[in-house]
Amino acid sequence: MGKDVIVALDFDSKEKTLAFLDRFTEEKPFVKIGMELFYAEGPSIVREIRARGHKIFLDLKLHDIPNTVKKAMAALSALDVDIVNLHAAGTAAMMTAALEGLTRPDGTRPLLIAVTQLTSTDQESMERELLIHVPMEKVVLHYAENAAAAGLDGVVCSPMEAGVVHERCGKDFLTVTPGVRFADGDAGDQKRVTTPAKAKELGSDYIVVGRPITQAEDPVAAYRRCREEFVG
Ligand SMILES: O=c1ccn([C@@H]2O[C@H](COP(=O)(O)O)[C@@H](O)[C@H]2O)c(=O)[nH]1
Repeated sequence: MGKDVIVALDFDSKEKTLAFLDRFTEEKPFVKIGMELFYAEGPSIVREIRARGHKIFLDLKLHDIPNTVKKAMAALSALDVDIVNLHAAGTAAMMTAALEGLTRPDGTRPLLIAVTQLTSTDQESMERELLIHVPMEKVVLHYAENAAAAGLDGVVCSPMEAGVVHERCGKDFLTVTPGVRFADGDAGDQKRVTTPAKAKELGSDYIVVGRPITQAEDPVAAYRRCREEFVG
């Protein structure tokens, strides 16, 4: 897998999602299916988008006791997706169980990555609401190291932490980074934000971009602008 832009398909119906994808006549974007679309449409939307030839990151962020996550991952392993994820805060035991559940009888599995600290969190909210009084970068690195030790393939973090995660966990340990906005864009609920160009400079492997593309007047042009800045 090389550097790429992953488009977050945060829509509430199959119709809106497919109408959005139909606008892309020349390229086949790597897409992310998150809770909104998956809960609205169920696994069939994953199959339908896969059948159209898209790579898929299934972003369901599992977080529960190890046995429950193992069983849920076993169900997800039946879907033909490229990446699935969970919260690193669920502990090493949960991540290990998730890997076991996700691995198919023939030994294959999608890549499994762990969310460190949501990009909608900053130092202030992490300390005030989560009572974590450690610098953000240190928290992200700690979660990344736990994920690497458990055998996961990478993490979700902000582009701001991508460089140090690679330094600590290796260049092949994936950094999948939401929290991306164009220089003239509105951050909205995102707190740890960079531009696509800055994410490239900081070493992100993948940027995840939703609203700057899905809500743009011309989504295809916005996608191309993102790719141009991030991939070149
Ligand atoms: O830490 C995280 C983890 C996941 N996300 C998801 O990425 C997209 C970002 O969408 P934007 O519209 O570009 O803000 C969204 O689906 C989130 O659920 C994240 O933002 N941060």
